[in-house]
Amino acid sequence: MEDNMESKSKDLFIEVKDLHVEFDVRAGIVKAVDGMFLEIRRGQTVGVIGESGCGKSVTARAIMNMIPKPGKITGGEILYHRRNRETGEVQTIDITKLDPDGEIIRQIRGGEIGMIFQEPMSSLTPVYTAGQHIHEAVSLHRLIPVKKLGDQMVETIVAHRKVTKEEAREIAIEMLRKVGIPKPEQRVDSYPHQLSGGQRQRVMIAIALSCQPEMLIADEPTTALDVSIEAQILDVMRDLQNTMDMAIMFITHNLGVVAEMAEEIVVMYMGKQVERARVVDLFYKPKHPYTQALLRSIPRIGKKSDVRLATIEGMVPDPFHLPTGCVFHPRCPMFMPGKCDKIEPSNIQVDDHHWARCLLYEEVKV
Ligand SMILES: Nc1ncnc2c1ncn2[C@@H]1O[C@H](COP(=O)(O)OP(=O)(O)OP(=O)(O)O)[C@@H](O)[C@H]1O
Repeated sequence: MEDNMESKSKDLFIEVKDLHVEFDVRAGIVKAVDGMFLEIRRGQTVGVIGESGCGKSVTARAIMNMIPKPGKITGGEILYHRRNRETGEVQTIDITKLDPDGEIIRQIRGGEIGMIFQEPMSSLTPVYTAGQHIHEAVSLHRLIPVKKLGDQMVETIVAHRKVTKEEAREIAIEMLRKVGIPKPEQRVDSYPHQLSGGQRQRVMIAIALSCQPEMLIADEPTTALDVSIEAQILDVMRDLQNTMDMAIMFITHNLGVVAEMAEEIVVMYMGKQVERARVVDLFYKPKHPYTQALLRSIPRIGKKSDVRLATIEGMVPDPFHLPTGCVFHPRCPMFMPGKCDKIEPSNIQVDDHHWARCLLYEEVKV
């Protein structure tokens, strides 16, 4: 794993800095992302794990500047170090400042930053409006029901790569084959409803990858697929990563997959990064009591490909009444009264390339 890290370029690609995203719902304000930090470098895979509802998907969508209403980014920065493909020059853009419907973010989505979400059914949502280019709808992870797959794929590929329509069709067929669609030369001319949900999911993966994005956001991309197809798709991602130096943000509940794919893992809890470390350090020397609890019931990481996150004791706090101090303190086996319920921990470097947000590692005056 470390050798891999050495051989790749280490240029920063995305830096999420103190990101805040809120949903203003009838019952109050949900702080879905509450001071999140995340760094992803070119060629690197960062795994993001944490219980359901901790803000993984919302962070991913913020990077695409695609927060659904009634949500909005209320603070922080998402710095995208955009490299000009011709000149190699790097320009830094704060994605949070871009118009979500503007030209720049539309170029970035799909072409420079691709994404795959685990929502096979949403791929048929007819949100496509006349006047919107097919590739924009497809880049937003929606297939258009009334258009042949091949046409949708070709338009999307041509919009993001310098190839002819004929070449794009070849790329589409080849990528459909790689993600395990049988008879891709024929399937390319079918309509989305003629495919199963799992096949549509694979088509979305094929589209995202055939645009050769510089970063791929994969949000539980293979959960609904069977294990052999999953392995095949993970191989395609790794191949592209090696040839294109693609960065990957890999969100998953499957620790076997994350151990296999990622070099570094970020653990989220209640909208924050609570621990960040290299995979081996995180699995064998977890520092945060939350990570320790998550991993406790897992016998051996990396042995089985379907090792899921454990459920841990206690309830995730009510988002409208967050605990004071460390948000994990009501569930924490290491709870220090008078300290953890009063003081909010900072992100502390606890070891070489290892950070934890926990008062066990912080000298604070009570
Ligand atoms: N459209 C929305 N409206 C209101 N609240 C939302 C919306 N989308 C997300 N949230 C809230 O934001 C928080 C973070 O959700 P998010 O989907 O990022 O979690 P997650 O870690 O990706 O969970 P999972 O592992 O289940 O996908 C949750 O409390 C969720 O209820």
